[in-house]
Amino acid sequence: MIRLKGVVRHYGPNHAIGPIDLEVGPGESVVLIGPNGCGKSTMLRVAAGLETYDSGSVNVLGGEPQQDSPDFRRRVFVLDELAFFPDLSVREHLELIAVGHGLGNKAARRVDAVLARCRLSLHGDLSPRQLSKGLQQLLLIASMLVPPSPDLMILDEPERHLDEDARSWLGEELVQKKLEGTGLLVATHHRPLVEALGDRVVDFGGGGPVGSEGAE
Ligand SMILES: Nc1ncnc2c1ncn2[C@@H]1O[C@H](COP(=O)(O)OP(=O)(O)OP(=O)(O)O)[C@@H](O)[C@H]1O
Repeated sequence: MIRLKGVVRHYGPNHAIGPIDLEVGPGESVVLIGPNGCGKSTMLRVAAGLETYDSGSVNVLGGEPQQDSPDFRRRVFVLDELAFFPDLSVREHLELIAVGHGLGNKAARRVDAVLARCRLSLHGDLSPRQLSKGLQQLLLIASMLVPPSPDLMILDEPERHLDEDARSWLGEELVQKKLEGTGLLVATHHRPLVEALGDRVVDFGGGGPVGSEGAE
């Protein structure tokens, strides 16, 4: 699903990542760990097609990642920063996603179920900007859970701002996605999530994995 070979990214004169080789298959997870600034987010953004790279090759679902392709965006869920429409409520955002993924008249029921699972039922009528940071993160996770399972999920610190209960629930949700065949590429600082997910753990500490997938 994802195959990176010899990928290198610089910002101006500064080396950010690589060279990196990495593969994620269906139902597999690869977890990126390492200290702040070691290149995890850059790696994810390159794999998602949100960032260019200087050398090497990036193949996602059979070709270069294509953020301008609706089909690619439907098949590859990318969890990054929250972006929202100021005039739409939490519920309306999720309904938009549900309808966009073809759920039609099942959209409202699906959104209700996900709001409940993400502990957002009492916040459905608020604007996302009125949510706490943790609840905003739960809205991002809700937007991941509303559509049918994608082929691939690329998640940058999905545990960010969540309390312990929500983190542990998130781990269970992600394991479930794997069981449904979704490939996961995840950067995290949360050790229990590494343990819950870690088919393969790539440690970016010390400059990142050079030409390998790092330690198991
Ligand atoms: N847009 C940018 N312009 C210049 N340098 C950048 C840019 N984005 C990231 N960098 C640099 O690239 C390096 C890797 O950053 P990156 O955000 O990938 O790290 P990270 O491992 O995700 O860190 P964290 O754990 O803090 O999220 C850092 O030195 C960072 O300052």
